[in-house]
Amino acid sequence: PYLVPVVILIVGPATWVEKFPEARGTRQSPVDIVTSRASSGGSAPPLVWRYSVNHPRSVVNPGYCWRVDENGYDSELRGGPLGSDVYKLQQWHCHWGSVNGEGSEHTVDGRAFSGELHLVHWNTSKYNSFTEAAGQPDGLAVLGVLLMVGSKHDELDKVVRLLPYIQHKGDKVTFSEPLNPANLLPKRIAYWTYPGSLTTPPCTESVTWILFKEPVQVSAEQVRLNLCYYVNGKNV
Ligand SMILES: COc1ccc(/C(C)=C/C(=O)O)cc1
Ligand SMILES: [Zn+2]
Repeated sequence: PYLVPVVILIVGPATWVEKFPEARGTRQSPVDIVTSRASSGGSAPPLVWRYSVNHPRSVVNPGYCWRVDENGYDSELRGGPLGSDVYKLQQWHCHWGSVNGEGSEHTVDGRAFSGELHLVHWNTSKYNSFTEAAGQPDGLAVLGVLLMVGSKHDELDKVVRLLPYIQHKGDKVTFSEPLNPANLLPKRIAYWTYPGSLTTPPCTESVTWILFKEPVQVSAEQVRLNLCYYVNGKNV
């Protein structure tokens, strides 16, 4: 009998612990939200946000999704689980799957969604830079928006239509079309919150997660465009 060499290449989350020890921690994200075990928010103050609209933004292909950098323009996120600290939007990015109906990072009662938007904010009350804050347990606050297939999302389309220009890792395109990140959020702002981590390396346990309960609709074509440029962009 012939001995056939079998090489099993293991990449992805299972290998992250080797290079990123934080991935071995006790507050790792993403998680499955078990709704029956979620406690009510009690008397938390309202979560409030304000974003600048008319400033140039850049869309970047970092190699595993697309990311919009806010380029330091002013914004604020405060209240809810964030105590008295004020956070500032640094960037927002999207996670998509290779199959429709999969691809979100978080799941709800075991159900995955077609994608998940992350708006990444850092604590400007306590830290001097995003990089510094990203290493602190109360350094980051990420608004998570679950995406499901339905009607076209006009605000998100301002980015999706640019994806053909950033098909490969490292590609970047700058746009000045007015865009309000608040329009990416669901109408109902009920949310789950828990202390967690970055969901990609370095998996640092520095994130207060705020995941909105109501999914936001994107069109099947918008999912396809993400998948198309996601796959052709050699992001997989
Ligand atoms: C300082 O290095 C960083 C690397 C990644 C990230 C994020 C925001 C990862 C993620 O979205 O999972 C932040 C900082
Ligand atoms: Zn993310």
